[in-house]
Amino acid sequence: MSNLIEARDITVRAGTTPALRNVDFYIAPGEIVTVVGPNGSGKTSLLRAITGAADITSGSLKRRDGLRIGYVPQNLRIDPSLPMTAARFLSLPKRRSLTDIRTALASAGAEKLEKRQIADLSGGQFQRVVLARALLEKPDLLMLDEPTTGLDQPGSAAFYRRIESLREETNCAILMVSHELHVVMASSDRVICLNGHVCCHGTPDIVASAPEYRALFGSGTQGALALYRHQHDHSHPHGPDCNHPLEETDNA
Ligand SMILES: Nc1ncnc2c1ncn2[C@@H]1O[C@H](COP(=O)(O)OP(=O)(O)OP(=O)(O)O)[C@@H](O)[C@H]1O
Repeated sequence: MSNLIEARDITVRAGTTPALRNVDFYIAPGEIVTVVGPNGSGKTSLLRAITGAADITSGSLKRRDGLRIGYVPQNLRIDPSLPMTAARFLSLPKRRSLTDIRTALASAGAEKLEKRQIADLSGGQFQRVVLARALLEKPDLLMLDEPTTGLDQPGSAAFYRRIESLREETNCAILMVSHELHVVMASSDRVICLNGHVCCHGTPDIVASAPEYRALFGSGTQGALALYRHQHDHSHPHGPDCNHPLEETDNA
């Protein structure tokens, strides 16, 4: 199989109820795919289904043989009373060589943080260390769940630039959840909008210019707010339904 991940008609369970239904999804080597959608729409559940942490109750999800995944989870928190350097954090739970640790920290732009205490790092510095931890796996697929939450605008922009250069350097595919639509539109190859199912998908150009998308999410950065506010119930009295893919594509 040439794709890294191929999901066909999957239902994903979170707790006792389905968080996602009838999802077709793929990710090809080296592409940047962003998942958008309102709170509770199943974005994290999709990422967890891919790592195997969430139950898939119907349909099929295939991973390419030997696929290596690096995962930057949402809101990872470390007990601040725990003394731990960045290097030590990278060596848990699996012991790593200092060479590997340094290479990963350098790739994440965190080379100067090796000996710093985790509890003393700023939000942006900590995110780079968490990114370095994900890079230790030398991933074919790097997944990031709202990685810039809590970062200011320049910090967030710098983080996404780093992600783009990582893709260029290593050609790993990137799957990320983001609410920052201006970033999504600028740097993604494809965008997938979830709302308990695949609400719409396509290249950023197609999605951004689609009347369905504009009617739902607005245009420009205001769309990010609209995403949060959008209550999807499959009837859109003020706009078209977004229950259909925006492009007739090859979901293979
Ligand atoms: N452990 C759980 N037990 C029960 N329900 C859960 C659990 N985890 C998630 N859910 C529910 O599954 C649905 C999807 O959650 P998920 O975290 O995937 O959404 P999300 O799009 O990532 O949300 P957010 O933008 O708020 O991070 C939500 O309704 C959520 O309440």
